[in-house]
Amino acid sequence: MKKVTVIGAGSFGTALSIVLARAGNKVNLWARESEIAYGINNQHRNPSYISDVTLPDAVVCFNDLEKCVPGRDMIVFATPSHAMREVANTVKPHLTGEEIVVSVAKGIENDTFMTMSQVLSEVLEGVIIDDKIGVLSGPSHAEEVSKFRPTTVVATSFSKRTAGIIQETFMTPMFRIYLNYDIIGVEIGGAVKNIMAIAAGIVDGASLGDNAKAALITRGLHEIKRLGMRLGASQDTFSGLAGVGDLIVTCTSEHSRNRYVGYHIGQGLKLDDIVSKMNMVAEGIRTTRSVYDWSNKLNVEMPITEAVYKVLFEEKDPKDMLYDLMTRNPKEEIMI
Ligand SMILES: NC(=O)C1=CN([C@@H]2O[C@H](COP(=O)(O)OP(=O)(O)OC[C@H]3O[C@@H](n4cnc5c(N)ncnc54)[C@H](OP(=O)(O)O)[C@@H]3O)[C@@H](O)[C@H]2O)C=CC1
Ligand SMILES: O=C(CO)COP(=O)(O)O
Repeated sequence: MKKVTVIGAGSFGTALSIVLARAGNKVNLWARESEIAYGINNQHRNPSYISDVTLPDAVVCFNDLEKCVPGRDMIVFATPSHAMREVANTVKPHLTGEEIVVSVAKGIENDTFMTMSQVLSEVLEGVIIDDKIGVLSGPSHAEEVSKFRPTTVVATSFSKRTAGIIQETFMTPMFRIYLNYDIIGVEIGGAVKNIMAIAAGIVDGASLGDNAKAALITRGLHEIKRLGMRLGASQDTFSGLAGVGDLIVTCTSEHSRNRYVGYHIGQGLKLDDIVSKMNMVAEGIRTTRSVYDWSNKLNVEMPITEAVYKVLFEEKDPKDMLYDLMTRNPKEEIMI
């Protein structure tokens, strides 16, 4: 049994706190809103996220970091990637250096192009060594995880020991964890699939058909792999849960927020109008900006990312997106 604090009582932080409690750990959950802490502690429900789920007594929610971070074995960051730097900075003064720190966020920081473990490593330097940082990622929609639907993910870290401790701490019969030591590959897979899910949503929303969707997923995987391998990732990771596994679930699931954004764009709605009606984060929007800029800088060809970027940020008509992709120069299928 470990003492674990989950930072961020959104959909995934709430779902993971249920898993961690089910796995026998003592769980603190930090919410930035006091009403969420009140709802969880008094009604065993998160009033704002996955509110149809009952939380176990073993999850105690706080909105004061001082009360829930010191003296823990593991800190799990479940806030969105654009908030990771700010949140890690506020958590840092409460850490001793003994904790294992885990990111479950799927995104790439704008401007720095850092993955979340890299942001944690930079912000927590001097307190947490890199070997104590890890990542949990894979096909795992909060709505299903919280209801004990069978889910499999990977744990990764700079250190095999840390990855093993993460595996041990989260594992339950309905939440199975594999080890994978390719941290960059796991993080690129988790972040970039969100761009492909927006594209898949556009395909569905604009009724472009199942052939187009299959092509999109397949070529999307190729694109994720191309960026990942350029950054030193292992090709095999992209055939695994953090690669094709998460890509499939996010491009096809009714629960995916990124697919939802794409779907409504495909239906002709404007990005700002879609986002203003959502209470949850669709990481792929910001990640499209990061990856588009980054791929240009690295000279990595990412045509789907470029197409999504133009639809999201340059008001390109989504119906033209697939046409543009289809009419690119003829080429060989396998070119990394
Ligand atoms: N939902 C899912 O199925 C999965 C999500 N993930 C990843 O987990 C991460 C979190 O996603 P998810 O829980 O779904 O997101 P939600 O939108 O459901 O919740 C976001 C949470 O982060 C908090 N938050 C937002 N901005 C800040 C900030 N600046 N400072 C502090 N807290 C902040 C929100 O607080 P408040 O309520 O006060 O706004 C809320 O608790 C994302 O990177 C996502 O990609 C990974 C796997 C599955
Ligand atoms: O990463 C996820 C599932 O594995 C969640 O995807 P969405 O953010 O698109 O809902």
